[in-house]
Amino acid sequence: MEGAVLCAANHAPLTPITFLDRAALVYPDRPAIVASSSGLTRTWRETRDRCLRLAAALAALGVHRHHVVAVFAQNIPAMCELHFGIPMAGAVICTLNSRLDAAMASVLLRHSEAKLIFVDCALLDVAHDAIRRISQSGATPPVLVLISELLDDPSDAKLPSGRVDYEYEHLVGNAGSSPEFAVRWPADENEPIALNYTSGTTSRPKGVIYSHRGAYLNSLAAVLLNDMASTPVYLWTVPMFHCNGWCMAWGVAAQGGTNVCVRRVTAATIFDAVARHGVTHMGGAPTVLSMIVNATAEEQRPVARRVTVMTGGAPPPPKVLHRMEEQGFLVIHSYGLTETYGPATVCTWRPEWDALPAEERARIKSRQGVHHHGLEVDVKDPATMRSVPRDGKTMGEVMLRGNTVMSGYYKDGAATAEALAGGWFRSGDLAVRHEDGYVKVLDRSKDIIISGGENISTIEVEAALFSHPAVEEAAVVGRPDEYWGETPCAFVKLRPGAAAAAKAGVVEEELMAYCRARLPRYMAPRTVVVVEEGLPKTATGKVQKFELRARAKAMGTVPAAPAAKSKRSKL
Ligand SMILES: Nc1ncnc2c1ncn2[C@@H]1O[C@H](COP(=O)(O)OP(=O)(O)OP(=O)(O)O)[C@@H](O)[C@H]1O
Repeated sequence: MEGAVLCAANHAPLTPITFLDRAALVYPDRPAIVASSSGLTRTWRETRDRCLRLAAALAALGVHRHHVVAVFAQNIPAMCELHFGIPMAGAVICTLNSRLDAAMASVLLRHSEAKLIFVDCALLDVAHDAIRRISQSGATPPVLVLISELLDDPSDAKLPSGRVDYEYEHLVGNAGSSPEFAVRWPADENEPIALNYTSGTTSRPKGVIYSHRGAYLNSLAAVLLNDMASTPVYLWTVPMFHCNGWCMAWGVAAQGGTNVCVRRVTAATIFDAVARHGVTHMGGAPTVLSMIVNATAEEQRPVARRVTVMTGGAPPPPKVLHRMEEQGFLVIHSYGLTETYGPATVCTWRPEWDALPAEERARIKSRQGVHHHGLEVDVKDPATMRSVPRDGKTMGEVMLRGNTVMSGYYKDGAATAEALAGGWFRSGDLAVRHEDGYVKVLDRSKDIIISGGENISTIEVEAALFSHPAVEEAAVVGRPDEYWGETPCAFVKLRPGAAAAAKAGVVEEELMAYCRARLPRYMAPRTVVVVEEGLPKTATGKVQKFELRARAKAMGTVPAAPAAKSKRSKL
């Protein structure tokens, strides 16, 4: 339009680094970071100073714009600082899953070509092993910076035995590094800020590139989704390595909040931190919610004010949502992927649902919902790219497009082109759309069971199992079946009391009968396996269904049952 100009006065690249400057200006003396176990506290003024010194130290070590700098750490205070310090040096932060073994860590470090790695003292042995593997392969290993944060249990502490190039506190406190460092702002908001590897639930982890712009937009969206007013107290129960803590590693600064860091996520540490630090918000996969609802009387502490908990990463069973509400927590349900900077949709609550019975409210909340600001969601037939009707029945693939979809997979143009083909990002999740426009995910396309031509949503079978009072964990996969092709096979962990009372053979039959009474007959598991040790999970709390599928397959084919044959015909 005539008269409109684009210049420095009205346009600057969007970047979440700006949140830090503002927090330090508005809330200089408020706590920015608290280590729950040791009580160590740093204000926003100190945090900004330390991040500037860190950026100066990285620049002095030869880190340039767009170099990848890896971080291998649990949710410790340094993690919060590194989310600002690394991008302030113009570099790209790559947070590695803290549960990686040395073999996978070395693969990802080589793939990312990280110049430098910050290592939590609790993970030093794994990092050393990974670096040894990189050296043996002939590649140049990254420079290692040790973070000697206090451990929850000081007896875990040991002196570093292998090579350590620098100490974190030395870099941050070095007289040579300066809080006057000139931040290397991105010249273009589409420059990379982070490289995040996917959880590796279905395949090898893929390296997802985030831009400054996308990170800025999704951090603010996450603040809105979490219903965060200014100065929230955020408990770190989402791993910060997972999508930069669903973008809250930057988002908390946007509201001048306090980051409460805990190394271990258990019911006891959660209740303790909530009581001691006045936590207002936290997040977590449904496994974290299960920890809370299954907490013993000794682990629980009174919750003085209502805590808002964002859940996502895996489908939350309605029963667990219902129990969280009974315990006084407010749960917000969000869905997303590493490729969408974490949260992409939210089950936005409508006031008219408040009056519904509690179980109905939980069922509504277990839906993945609608897109948040920044992108668009649809459920489409992947072959025709047509939207499915809003009938709650027709299944399609969840697809997303907009400003908070990844820039691409690092060094994998073919996979990027495939994922973004047709102008939409294909999630690989199957869903229906309800009349009100809300999306309900039924399964990952790799997990859905096809039994006698019928699609069975494992999520729905799991929800039925979770509603049984004896069940603590449940996961359903397909098991080869002589007649139906495959039938649902449930792996369950029983609650401690129920496990002690359960009789082998009887409890399995009871659970099958329970599901048959609540689900269409073909959806009820034909095999139930009680596992004592719990289900295998990724570090982000997702059940590793590929492992359970292998176990189900190893159990052999379910023989044809004449009764089943007569009850329904094969399509
Ligand atoms: N609220 C939710 N309800 C149901 N499923 C969810 C929800 N949030 C996330 N998910 C699942 O998590 C997936 C995204 O997970 P993430 O990006 O962490 O890596 P991954 O897909 O588990 O690993 P990989 O891509 O390496 O197999 C989604 O595609 C979806 O299947």
